[in-house]
Amino acid sequence: MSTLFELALICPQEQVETVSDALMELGGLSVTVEDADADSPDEQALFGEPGMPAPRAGWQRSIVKTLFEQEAAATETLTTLLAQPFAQDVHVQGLVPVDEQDWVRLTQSQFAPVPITDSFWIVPSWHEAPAQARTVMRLDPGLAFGTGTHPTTRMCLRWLARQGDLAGRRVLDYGCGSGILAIAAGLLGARDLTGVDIDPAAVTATDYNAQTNGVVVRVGLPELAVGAYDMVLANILATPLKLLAPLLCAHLKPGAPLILAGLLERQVQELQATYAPWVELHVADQEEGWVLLAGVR
Ligand SMILES: C[S@@+](CC[C@H](N)C(=O)[O-])C[C@H]1O[C@@H](n2cnc3c(N)ncnc32)[C@H](O)[C@@H]1O
Repeated sequence: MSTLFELALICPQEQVETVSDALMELGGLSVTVEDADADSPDEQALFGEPGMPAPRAGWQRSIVKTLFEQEAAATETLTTLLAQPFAQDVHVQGLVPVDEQDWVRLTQSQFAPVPITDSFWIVPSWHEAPAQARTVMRLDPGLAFGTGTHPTTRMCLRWLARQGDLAGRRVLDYGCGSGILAIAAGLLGARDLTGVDIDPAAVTATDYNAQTNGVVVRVGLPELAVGAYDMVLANILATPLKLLAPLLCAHLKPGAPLILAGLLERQVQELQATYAPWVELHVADQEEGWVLLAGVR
């Protein structure tokens, strides 16, 4: 088992991004940022919309932790970093050896199986599937959004699970991220699946995740979506969803459901009004301030 070295620095919010970038450029293997005031009266929450970065790069005072292969590399990096003008208010918290395996285990332990229903679970590859799971999606955290832990994704998955057998359905997942919604539709019986995204990393991730789950998804950039579908799911954000309204509705067969997620309670009326010429959207689910809208063409 090899040993890594973890350098922990206390850093003010304004410098977190610059310091993190510098640490990676100077040879760090990975950088994580934690709240230096976590579990204290000074703790502050950071919230970002799905698929978007948090509004700030760090907390009021952050602990920036960087892993190095060698202790000498860590001390050399530290000396160079502290000599930079932007690092004036950066303080060293510690430099400690960590077992590589412990570190991997710690990271993995943060991603446990996620229940969508009693029998439908999202399970990371390093976990056994729970005994009650009848439908299991194998999915590891990666570069693209969608591991089943965000309320918007969970609500879409629950909605899919409520539809029963999707055999014979042609499904479009618009803004597919990790491909989680298209793959779920496939595991629930649909056989003609298309996933599209503007982010090439999402296209790669969807392709990989679909293969891992033995599901065939046609995946690519948005122009890959052609014709009419029996079901269209789009978990994006309110603003792109408004712009996409005519396009998404044009992909619906008569009588086909449209499922929209990624919007907050206060955005519901605006979205309903935008889609009104094509689809009467109703609130199908809500979780932690996020709303799922559904309607039939
Ligand atoms: C919140 S993630 C949803 C991922 C996944 N479908 C889920 O439910 O977890 C939104 C995805 O939409 C993609 N996206 C954003 N704007 C888009 C657009 N105009 N057209 C297609 N995809 C878009 C983003 O790149 C991102 O992967």
